[in-house]
Amino acid sequence: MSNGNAISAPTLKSTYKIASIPGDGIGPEVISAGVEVLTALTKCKKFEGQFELDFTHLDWGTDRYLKTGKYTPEDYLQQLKEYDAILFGSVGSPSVPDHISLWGLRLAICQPLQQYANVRPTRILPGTKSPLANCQPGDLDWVIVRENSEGEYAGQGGRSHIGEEHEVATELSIFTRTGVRRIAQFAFMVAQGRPRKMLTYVTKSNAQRNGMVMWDEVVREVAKDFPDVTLDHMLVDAMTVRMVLNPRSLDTILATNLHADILSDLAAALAGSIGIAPTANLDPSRKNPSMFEPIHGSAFDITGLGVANPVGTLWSCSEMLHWLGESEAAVGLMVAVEKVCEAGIMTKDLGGSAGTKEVTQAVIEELGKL
Ligand SMILES: NC(=O)c1ccc[n+]([C@@H]2O[C@H](COP(=O)([O-])OP(=O)(O)OC[C@H]3O[C@@H](n4cnc5c(N)ncnc54)[C@H](O)[C@@H]3O)[C@@H](O)[C@H]2O)c1
Ligand SMILES: O=C(O)C[C@@H](O)C(=O)O
Ligand SMILES: [K+]
Ligand SMILES: [Mn+2]
Repeated sequence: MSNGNAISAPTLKSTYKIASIPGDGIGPEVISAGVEVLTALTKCKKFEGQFELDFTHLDWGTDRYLKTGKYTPEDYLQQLKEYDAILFGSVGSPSVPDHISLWGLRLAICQPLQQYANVRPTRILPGTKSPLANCQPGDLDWVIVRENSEGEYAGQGGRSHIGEEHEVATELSIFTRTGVRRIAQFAFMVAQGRPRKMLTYVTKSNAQRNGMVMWDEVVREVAKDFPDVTLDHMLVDAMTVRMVLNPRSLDTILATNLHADILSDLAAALAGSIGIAPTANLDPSRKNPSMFEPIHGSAFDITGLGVANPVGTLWSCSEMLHWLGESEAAVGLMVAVEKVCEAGIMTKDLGGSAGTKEVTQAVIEELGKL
């Protein structure tokens, strides 16, 4: 079997068009940090003149929904296809049910743009601490690959007899051979590109005896094309235990849409905070733009306080530069972020006392020193 869904190579450009969708809650706070830092990067001594980033701000979010009844304009997919990448904040507001907001914006972008690979790296940044005793930077260095198009997020199901005693509600998980094979191939390629070449795939094929059993079979079939990758399997409940008790034993992790959603929040917390972790929503074929966002949501409890950790967004910006093919700049951005963490300039969630703006300014200063 060939790798029919190989990852396409990037095309370098002098100017990349980026759609910025800050969205709701702390989204605008962290996305303005991201745009500021990326703009500073293109103007800093080390990277000046290499490439430009041309940002277009799109006001798609709950305010727009409350005014117009829609999170996006009618032609939003056509609009997005004009860009090289999308930088996203978060969607969700106390004034709209979460399933309306999530399906109205994030899923309305990821699913039709075929961003089937959700990639979530996590590691302990220098100067920060894991809540796990004796877990140092280097002991937890993972990439979670989340299936991003189907499974528990297929959107199939319904409710009948609403409000009646005999009301029935269904939520149908859909797993396709094509969907599992392409994400498995992607995950093996990610694992192959990392020094340890280890892949752990996660299912629940003891209790869920159809879709999850097909997952196990397809992953093992795909494994035959990647003999250099060491593969192992975990049931999702036991995986949470292994992540906590033996983080060093893991490297690249593949799981279904919902399982990986949960495991990746756990991973972020084990690495120190949900505020640091990035997400890349990739269309590996590059037929559509990919979307980059922090792993976290709108964080209503801290919105407007100026304390949101911008690191998850800055790391996502670095992942975006990698995807665009600007790897030197991507690495430079993470070097600057890590220097700032090492210097103890951190937000409260990481145990520091700096605000969003101070961290952002400190990263910009570090970029100037590269
Ligand atoms: N991709 C997305 O757009 C996305 C992701 C997750 C949740 N959501 C939505 O966000 C809303 C809130 O969801 P939730 O409360 O479950 O998750 P959340 O990630 O918004 O917040 C969980 C906790 O983490 C903290 N936190 C999150 N980001 C932080 C940061 N950058 N710095 C410091 N602390 C941070 C919050 O203050 C909160 O205490 C809901 O509407 C949900 O649907 C959207
Ligand atoms: O489950 C989702 O897709 C929403 C949010 O939790 C995320 O991880 O982006
Ligand atoms: K987000
Ligand atoms: Mn999530």
